[in-house]
This record gives sequence, C-alpha cells and structure tokens, in this order.
Amino acid sequence: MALRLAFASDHAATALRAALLDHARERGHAVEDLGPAPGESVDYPDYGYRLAAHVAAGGADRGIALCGSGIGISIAVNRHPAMRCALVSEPLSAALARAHNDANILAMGARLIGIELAKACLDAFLTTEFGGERHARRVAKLSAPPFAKEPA
Ligand SMILES: O=C(CO)[C@H](O)[C@H](O)[C@H](O)COP(=O)(O)O
Repeated sequence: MALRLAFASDHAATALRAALLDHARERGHAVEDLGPAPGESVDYPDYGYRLAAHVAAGGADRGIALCGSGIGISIAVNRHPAMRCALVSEPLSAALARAHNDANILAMGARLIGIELAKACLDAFLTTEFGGERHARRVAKLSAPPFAKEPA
C-alpha cells in the first residue's frame, strides 16, 4: 500500500535521509522532506518535534527520524504523546515495531547503520501491518500513562 511519508534528521544523517527518500519514492510512496538542508549543523530536538507535530496533525501516515545514533531524535519524537517511535538497527525489530507496537515513526542512526541495512529496515517498517488483538490493549495503555494524570 502506498503511504504518505515524512522524513526528518539532523546534520549527521542528511545523506542517509536522501538515500531513504529516494528508496521510498522508488517503492511508490509519497515522500515529504522536512529537512534540514545538507551542510548546516542543527539540533535533533528541533527536527524531531517538527516531524512529530507533522505526523500528529495528519500531514503524513508515518515518519522517518534520523540522527547520528538515532537516540536523540527518537527521544525527541517520543516526547509527543501521539508518537510511538522505534529506534532500530535491523529489519526484524522494524517489523516488530509495526506488528506489536503500531509504531508510527521509525528511527535509525546514520553513524551506526549502513545504507542497505537501513533500506531493509525501512522496507520492513512500511510493509508490516499492526497485529491488533492483545497488542491493541497494550498500545492503548501507552496513550494513558498513569503518572501523567493529575493527583487526586
Ligand atoms: O542525538 C544524537 C546522539 O544521541 C545524535 O547522534 C546526534 O546526531 C549527535 O549528537 C550529533 O553530534 P555532532 O557532534 O554535533 O555531530
């Protein structure tokens, strides 16, 4: 199924972002590049928040978040209550993030993963459906953490 995908990174991952944009486009998906342009040093929270807000607003079906390790930008994306961002380095985790966690953002670390492996992770993320059933109960709990409630 063709999806609407949004991509964002920091400066450490502009080359990987470009390669994955091309790869997703070749697979027939509609792609949107949220930046940054190559060459400028930027802060991953700014681009993680931009991506999270864009997906949460319905601007894309799923997002791809990239930085040097993938750690910083995945933390930033997951600060948004509607985001379930999974940081992966191999395709099985990318598939499980969809099947069990209904992840809506895939994160990877450009300084840690090769382009071909990153493409395989992206393919797994884009072709795996959420399993529902018991996983739906658990994913619903992610939207209502008890410590987020006001004290009685
Ligand atoms: O957020 C990160 C680590 O958790 C990313 O790897 C960043 O890309 C990295 O921190 C950027 O580092 P740089 O020395 O400014 O290139």
